[in-house]
Amino acid sequence: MTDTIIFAIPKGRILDEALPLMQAAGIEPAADFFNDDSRALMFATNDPLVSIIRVRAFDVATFVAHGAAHIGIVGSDVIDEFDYSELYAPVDLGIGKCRISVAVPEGTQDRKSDGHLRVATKYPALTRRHFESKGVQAECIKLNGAMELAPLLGLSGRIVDLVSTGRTLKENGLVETDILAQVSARLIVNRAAYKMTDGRIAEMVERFRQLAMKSSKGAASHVAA
Ligand SMILES: Nc1ncnc2c1ncn2[C@@H]1O[C@H](COP(=O)(O)OP(=O)(O)OP(=O)(O)O)[C@@H](O)[C@H]1O
Ligand SMILES: O=P(O)(O)OC[C@H]1O[C@H](OP(=O)(O)OP(=O)(O)O)[C@H](O)[C@@H]1O
Repeated sequence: MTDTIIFAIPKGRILDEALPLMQAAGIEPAADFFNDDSRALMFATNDPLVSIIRVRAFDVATFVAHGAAHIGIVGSDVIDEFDYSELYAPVDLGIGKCRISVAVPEGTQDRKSDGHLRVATKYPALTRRHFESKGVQAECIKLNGAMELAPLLGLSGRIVDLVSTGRTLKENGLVETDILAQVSARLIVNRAAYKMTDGRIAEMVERFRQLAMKSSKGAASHVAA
């Protein structure tokens, strides 16, 4: 039986929305988690049997898929890109909402392709799958950020990237031509760990499920009002 549950959370923009959810689920990081001067990467919590690791978004999925962490929070964009069979994503947390889209320079959206495209992206697997489903071969150039620069500087004709408000595309002269998927953050669990922790992970998942249900009902009543 696994004693300490390792909970992986991403460093980036999901963190601010994830922390209140974790606190509502009864997981409070120790004070050094909030100390910007600290170089620690693993943190205790109010529960002596739960520790937190703070890693890059893509690495949350890798740690959990390999069982090095047992549970985590990550965007569905990352889950879809890796497609790890060991990952179980039982709860849509309703945070980190955006979409993953194709974008091209303004004015080129009607240009026909000759069946071969060059695409700059952080998501090569998702991108290849998307274009293959349309019978188009996509040559992917992997970037880790600032994808919007690629068409501007002639690195690629198009990009596949996350879009939320659309401001980044607009300010870099790009327009969205296709949506690959809607994205939100999910609770992810390692399938083997789920069974090995004496029901403690299942219980944790249930707490997050209840919170997600409550907040989606809240959002629905807000819209209805
Ligand atoms: N504009 C956005 N609006 C809402 N959610 C977003 C947006 N951009 C990214 N996300 C979500 O947040 C996750 C982490 O994105 P973020 O931009 O913080 O990471 P990053 O800085 O690109 O990651 P890293 O530096 O670890 O490579 C994404 O995987 C996605 O699920
Ligand atoms: O539609 P918007 O609201 O403008 O959001 C989209 C931007 O947000 C993300 O980048 P992020 O700010 O995380 O920086 P990154 O390029 O370093 O990933 C994404 O990669 C886009 O660039």
